Amino acid sequence: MTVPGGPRHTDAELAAIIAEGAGQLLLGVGHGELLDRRQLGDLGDALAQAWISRVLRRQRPADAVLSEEADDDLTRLDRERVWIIDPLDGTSEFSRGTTHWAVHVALTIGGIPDASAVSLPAQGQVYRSDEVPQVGGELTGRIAVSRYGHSYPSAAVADRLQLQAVHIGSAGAKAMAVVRGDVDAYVHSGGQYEWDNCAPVGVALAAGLHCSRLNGDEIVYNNPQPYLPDFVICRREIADDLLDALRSPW
Ligand SMILES: Nc1ncnc2c1ncn2[C@@H]1O[C@H](COP(=O)(O)O)[C@@H](OP(=O)(O)O)[C@H]1O
Ligand SMILES: [Mg+2]
Repeated sequence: MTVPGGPRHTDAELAAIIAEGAGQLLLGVGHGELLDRRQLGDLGDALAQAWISRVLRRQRPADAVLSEEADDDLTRLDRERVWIIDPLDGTSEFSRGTTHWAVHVALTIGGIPDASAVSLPAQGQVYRSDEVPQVGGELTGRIAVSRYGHSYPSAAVADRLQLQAVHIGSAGAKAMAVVRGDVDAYVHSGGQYEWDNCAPVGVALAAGLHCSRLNGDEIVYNNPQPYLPDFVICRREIADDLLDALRSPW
């Protein structure tokens, strides 16, 4: 609900509008295949970043922003409200003209994802924390993995829980496959940054999924070093078995 005299949009509405709008801009950058791959990626990152930062500065001037494509001046560490943004997740997929890329927009409050949105523009989809349905239905027996294959922990989980790998590019696209109920889990290790997983985790938590570090700890954002190397997003029904598989030597 909007407050009279206050901002025109709720935080969740704003997150969704930004994720969708940056997605439209990126679709425009790729339109007609007029640029080469390298130009597409570089320009997509830069234009989406420019638009998003301008919009946030105008719409939420008191909030801090951490973005993959902007300098980090660390003023965010003194703020309660910090937007964590990946203007184009899956840049290489975008450059290659696949549909596996995303825009991530999350507001964190005290380091915890609050209003969050992930758009998959080439698939015509926007997922937002204030509207996402609870994940339910049958388990699928599938796990989302990077285009480059399993990490060691992901392979161990797939082996122990007998999950079949589905290859998907972009962290946001993999996480939204769990949110849609197309796969049961996404297990990442070996490196990522807060912008790669913050909005996906915000939407996944709102959809009732289990999200944690691989050791089971809560995922906390807005750290001095925004490196967040491992996490799991999965159906609650398999969370205990999955974390158990990660604890055991393989
Ligand atoms: N080992 C690693 N170290 C750092 N970043 C990684 C990584 N593995 C994946 N990522 C990042 O996570 C995102 C999804 O990767 P993938 O499709 O392979 O799962 C990509 O983000 P960007 O496209 O925003 O750079 C990629 O750079
Ligand atoms: Mg990314």
